[in-house]
Amino acid sequence: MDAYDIFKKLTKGLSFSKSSKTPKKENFPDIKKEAKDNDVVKVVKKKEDEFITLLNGITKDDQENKKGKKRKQLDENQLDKKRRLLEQEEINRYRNQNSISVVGRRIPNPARSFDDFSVDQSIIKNLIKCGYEEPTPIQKQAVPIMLEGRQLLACAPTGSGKTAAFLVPIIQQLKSPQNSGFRALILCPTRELASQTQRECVRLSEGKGFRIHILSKINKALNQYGPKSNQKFDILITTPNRLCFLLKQDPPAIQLSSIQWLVIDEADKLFEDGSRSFRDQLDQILQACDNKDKKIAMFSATHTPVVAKWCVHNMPGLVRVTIGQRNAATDTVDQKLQFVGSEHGKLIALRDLIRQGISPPVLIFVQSKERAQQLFNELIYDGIMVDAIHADRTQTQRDNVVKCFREGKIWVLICTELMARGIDFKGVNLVINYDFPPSSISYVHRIGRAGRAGRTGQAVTFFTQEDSPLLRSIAYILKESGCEVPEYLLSIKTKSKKEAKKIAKKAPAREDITTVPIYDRIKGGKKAKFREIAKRMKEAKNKAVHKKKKINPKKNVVENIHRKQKISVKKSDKKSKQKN
Ligand SMILES: Nc1ncnc2c1ncn2[C@@H]1O[C@H](COP(=O)(O)OP(=O)(O)OP(=O)(O)O)[C@@H](O)[C@H]1O
Repeated sequence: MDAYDIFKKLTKGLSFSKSSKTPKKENFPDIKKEAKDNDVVKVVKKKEDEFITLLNGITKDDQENKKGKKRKQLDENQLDKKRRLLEQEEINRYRNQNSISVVGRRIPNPARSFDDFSVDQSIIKNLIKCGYEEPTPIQKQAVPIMLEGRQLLACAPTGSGKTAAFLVPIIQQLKSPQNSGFRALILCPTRELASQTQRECVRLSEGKGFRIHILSKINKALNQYGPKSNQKFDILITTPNRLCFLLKQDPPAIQLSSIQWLVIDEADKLFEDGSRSFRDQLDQILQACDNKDKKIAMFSATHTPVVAKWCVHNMPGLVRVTIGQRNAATDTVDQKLQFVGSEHGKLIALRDLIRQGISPPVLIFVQSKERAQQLFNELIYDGIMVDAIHADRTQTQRDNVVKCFREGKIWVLICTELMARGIDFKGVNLVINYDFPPSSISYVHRIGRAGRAGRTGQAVTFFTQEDSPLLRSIAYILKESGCEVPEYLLSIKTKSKKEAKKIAKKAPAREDITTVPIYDRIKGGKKAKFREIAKRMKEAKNKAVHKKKKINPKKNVVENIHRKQKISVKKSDKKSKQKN
């Protein structure tokens, strides 16, 4: 059937006016010849396999050809879809194998080796020179994401190589040195961590010639980075405090308008509430980084909802990456909780542990700088190569202690929360929590100083009755890491969030760490000493009575007076009964 026949069929029974001539067969074009592949065809199905072509006159044969092509294309599309699904499945499987979970749109695939990183060969050479054989899970996923210029919130266990995960893409993207001021800013909570990150940055960018600065001497910094300086800097690594000091000068003593990448390491620490909070400084820094195209990346081993909420609201196109379980302790550390009875029991337990044999280097965490000094004064006479690091020591002293510990000149380092985050001492075998950590997050970071980069380690945490409010949450961390925990620790009544926050903010009052008898510790003559001892005994007695009767000395004065009166009435009753 050709086009003329079709026309005849369609116009059957119709009469045409005079002006309109009945078309003749020869007037119809030879559509078999003229039909092109891409002609528009409207098809009406007549029988099972017979079609009538209405426009541009395409024959059934052509139609079948087209149908074949279409089917082929459909098949190809389906194959393509299947292929993509399989690829995605494979990527998901690979992510699962590496405990990588991701949230976000169009997330770049994880790299499988350093060669998969789209970075310069010189960077890969530097990674290999550092002794790294393959990327760690966080590096596999975070590097491709940052290389695509996506903003990132990353959470990965302690010692899992987060530093290189953010340094590699930054080094790649800055390409070469420029004289336009700092283009990347890395914020760390402590100066020790900033120096460590600077060292890693220097190692990984070897051959690039970047000017990597750390804010150390503030007076020097005031003149070095101002608007009149030559702006020959590339990467700045610092604590927020020092940077804000420069920003507060009039005019600001540092320019951050060229910043392309802002990395916040230990993000949850910098977002913490409280007197030592960095939140205000962070806001000030973010304001100074006024380049519209700047990207932000946040890294930490622990995750808090405050950070996540901030990221969702302030970082468009955000990708979230978590390695393993959130807020879990690294599984390479064998953890133990040890009941020591009393403050004095801690010292006995520590000496016992040392007597049984420990393999240095060892870190001991205490809750305050005073206690760090007290414990140091005790251990120094035990013939141990020991030192202490805390905020009361000068910067030079702190740098020296860290250097000596790294070089193996100090075997046991007593420290405060200052060293809990980020510090990477190679081969720390044992972490002792002499004082119970103020929160489960602090616990995860403290014990994470051991068992880094796939090595194994141990952590022992002493506890007394006073530490019971946080015991359960930490016992659960141990359980989840597969460590043995006595059942009774898991069944302790939980504290409310409010109470837990209160504990985290204010460490419990503890007896001094000392074996010196109280009499010898008090300065002054005999009388002064006895007076002081009597005072302390009275205080201790009062404390015991308050505990027994659950009297809160500050809360309700009137109620307390009534209770005290009741107690004294009972006492006088007893006395009179005894007399009778
Ligand atoms: N791909 C790798 N292969 C082997 N070791 C690595 C690799 N990447 C980093 N490391 C090493 O792992 C150790 C821990 O790295 P890093 O300090 O970056 O950990 P982190 O995840 O930042 O830990 P934290 O949460 O405690 O700050 C370092 O000694 C580092 O040199």
